[in-house]
Amino acid sequence: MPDVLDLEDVTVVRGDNRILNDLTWRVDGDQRWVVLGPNGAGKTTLLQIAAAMNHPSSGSVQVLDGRLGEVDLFELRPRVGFASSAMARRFPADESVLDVVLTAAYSVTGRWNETYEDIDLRRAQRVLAEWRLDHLSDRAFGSLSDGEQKRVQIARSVMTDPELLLLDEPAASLDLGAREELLQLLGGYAQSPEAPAIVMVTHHVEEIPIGFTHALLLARGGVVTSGELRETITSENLTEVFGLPITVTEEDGRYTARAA
Ligand SMILES: Nc1ncnc2c1ncn2[C@@H]1O[C@H](COP(=O)(O)OP(=O)(O)OP(=O)(O)O)[C@@H](O)[C@H]1O
Repeated sequence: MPDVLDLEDVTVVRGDNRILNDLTWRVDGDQRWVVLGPNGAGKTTLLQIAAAMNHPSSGSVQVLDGRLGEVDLFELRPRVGFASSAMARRFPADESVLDVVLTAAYSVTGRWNETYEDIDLRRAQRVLAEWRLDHLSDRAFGSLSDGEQKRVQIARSVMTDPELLLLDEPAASLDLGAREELLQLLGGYAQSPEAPAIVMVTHHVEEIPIGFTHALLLARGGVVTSGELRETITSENLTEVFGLPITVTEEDGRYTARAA
């Protein structure tokens, strides 16, 4: 499988802040990555670079077949699915769930006077059904529960059949039931051979869905370690990343962690 993401010596400096520092990372088309690290480690910044929403201060970034700085961003961006709560705040609260998903076809976050094709509508209806949202398609986005809103964000991000899917903390703030429902859906999606490469940022190993294959552990803007999930999500590595003794356990592909 060819690379879908290739970052070499990427540094991001904002003001006096060196947010990412000489970061090198490759993602292949058949991999599903989790990016884990403490608050302020640079996870969101990394995801924004991968989404071509931000440029590095130095280093080279290849997203799909385009190098940032050379590629036409308006052609590249619809090929990359992206979901985050910051993006969800841009959806008008009174927009219908169907329209929130449909507008992904034009990479806009509010319906105006774009013309949608029948194929867009059918796709939106298909992804709403796949993410168990079809019964909510006429509801206003702002009236949904947190768990429902998170599923709409993901449905929207896969609406264009992206070749790379980037999810920033998709399970944050969910109750146990909503989290498990989302992880079940995400796990099913991640295990499907048709799914794109996925990169998911999270704070908690409990939120790693089954089917994810690799992990990148980030601290202070640098890679602490990265590789196959089982070899990377270990007590030793998480102890180093979070700076306190942590015990990790794994059962049937799901992880838990606590202070040792
Ligand atoms: N535009 C900016 N100017 C200055 N500093 C910034 C800017 N954007 C982010 N930062 C800083 O860079 C660091 C990394 O931010 P980022 O949001 O990428 O981290 P994160 O790992 O996603 O954090 P969290 O887990 O808390 O969401 C933080 O200390 C943040 O304050």
